[in-house]
Amino acid sequence: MLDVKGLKKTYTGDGRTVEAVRDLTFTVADGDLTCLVGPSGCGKTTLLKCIAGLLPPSGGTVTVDGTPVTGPPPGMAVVFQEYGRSLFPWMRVAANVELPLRQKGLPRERRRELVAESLAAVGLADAHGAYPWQLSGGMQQRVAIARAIAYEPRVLLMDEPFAAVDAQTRADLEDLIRGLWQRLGVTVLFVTHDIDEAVYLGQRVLILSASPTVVREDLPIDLPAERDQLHTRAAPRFTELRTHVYEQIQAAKRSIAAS
Ligand SMILES: Nc1ncnc2c1ncn2[C@@H]1O[C@H](COP(=O)(O)OP(=O)(O)OP(=O)(O)O)[C@@H](O)[C@H]1O
Repeated sequence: MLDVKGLKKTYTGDGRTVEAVRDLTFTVADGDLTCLVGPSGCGKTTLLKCIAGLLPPSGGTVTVDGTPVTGPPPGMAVVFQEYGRSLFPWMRVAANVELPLRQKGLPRERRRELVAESLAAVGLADAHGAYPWQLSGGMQQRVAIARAIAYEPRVLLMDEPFAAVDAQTRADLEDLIRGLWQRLGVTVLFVTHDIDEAVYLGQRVLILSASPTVVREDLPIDLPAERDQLHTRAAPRFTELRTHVYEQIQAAKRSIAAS
């Protein structure tokens, strides 16, 4: 579904050149949930922006469902970390969720159905008439997720979507994403700083090197498909996997310190 080949991104300007992504190659199969982790500043956001067609790569290609990405691909939705900036404060919740459906040209009745279904799926059926600023941070992030799933994307990119919410809400949102993914069969690429979150959520974790970035390891997560916050996180295999990812990231950081 998602094919990244030899992707490079170098930022230039103001007399400064930053080689953010050196050579990234990986694929994500249709319906997979893949998490991406790496040291801070290793180019995770740069990579997602290139996949989402929001930033032109300096080299290499991104293909979504066989079509090369040259601008935002039609079947893709993105959820960013900063929910406060991703919702329009002057629009009620339902209008925020409906906006991309209008741009997609869907008829009014279908738009209404999708808005109602997606708000119910994130547990916010009663919030359609509220303004985003009347909701808590976790609820606003749920609205952003509802907007993404209402669009019925084939690919969902998430860039540290839970970084700004409290630990309890974060655990609820993680379970929400796994539940939606299992139900909707959407392909998910999920970027996170949080090693435990990556192992808990993913079927697979891609560990990136420090910038200039390459894939350091492609790790299958062989935990059972049914996961829950208490038992999965207490399982010995979970601890082994998180320790392994942690060691890889520490090694990636040491390799920058040594270079
Ligand atoms: N617009 C830009 N112009 C110049 N350099 C940039 C720009 N955006 C990012 N960079 C540089 O590219 C590198 C990768 O940044 P990026 O934000 O993609 O990393 P990240 O892994 O998402 O970071 P973090 O984990 O801290 O969120 C960094 O060195 C950053 O300074």
